[in-house]
Amino acid sequence: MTEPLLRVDGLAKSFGALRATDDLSLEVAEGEIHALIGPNGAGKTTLVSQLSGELTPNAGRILFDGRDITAMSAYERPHIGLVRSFQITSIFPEFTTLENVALAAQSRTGHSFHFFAPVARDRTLNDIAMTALRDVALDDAAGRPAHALSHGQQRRLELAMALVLQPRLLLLDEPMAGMGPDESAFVVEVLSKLRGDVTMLLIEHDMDAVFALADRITVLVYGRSIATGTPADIRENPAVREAYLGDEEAA
Ligand SMILES: Nc1ncnc2c1ncn2[C@@H]1O[C@H](COP(=O)(O)OP(=O)(O)OP(=O)(O)O)[C@@H](O)[C@H]1O
Repeated sequence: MTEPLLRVDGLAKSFGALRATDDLSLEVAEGEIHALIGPNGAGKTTLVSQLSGELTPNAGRILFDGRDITAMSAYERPHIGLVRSFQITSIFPEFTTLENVALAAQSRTGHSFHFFAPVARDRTLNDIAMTALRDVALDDAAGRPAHALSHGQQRRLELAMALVLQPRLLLLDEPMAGMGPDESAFVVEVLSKLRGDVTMLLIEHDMDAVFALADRITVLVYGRSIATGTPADIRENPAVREAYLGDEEAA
């Protein structure tokens, strides 16, 4: 059997008496879109923060491509291909869309970070940045300042900024949050086109998006995984329906 790209083994994280991650094990195979769903407070973001290295687990292991990275710093993880997207604060509002992506690409290629003007003139960086902008269908807005983009466009810009880091596993924390149905459907389309090229772990409350995108779904409740399976398996799973989906449908 091939080793999964990500293996989480017996992970635990408590905040005081609260077990936000409770003996959690999970595998993400190379190439798949794996969604993480569960009620509010189930521990989805807490898990992703441990994967990105922003939180340190109390117990358990995180293996990435077979390597134990549990103790690796958050700074190092993007360099091995573990990238978290959607940190809106990382955008420079006065810079153009293209410059923002080129700066993100610069951090990967190790170019010097002295002045911004040369970034815009650097063909390699620009080419890399334009490719990513095309991937998120934002190439038309390349020359516009980031602050002039709509909320949905800014979220796609962040996705482009994550893509230029050439993630092997992209951690997506609610990429559709705050979007209307049209923009949300558009992001589903953008992410679908990346399927196979980028492995994704996706947290999302928009169930239409989850069921359209996910190859497999893991359901968290009180920090524990209660089920993992294909969308069809999850839809039919009685424990899941009771804990989560049933509530949604009733709402
Ligand atoms: N830094 C923290 N300190 C104390 N408690 C925390 C902290 N971060 C999260 N929690 C608690 O841990 C539990 C899991 O939170 P988390 O944000 O991971 O859930 P979630 O599944 O992402 O929720 P949502 O769907 O609402 O975003 C919650 O009860 C939350 O209040």
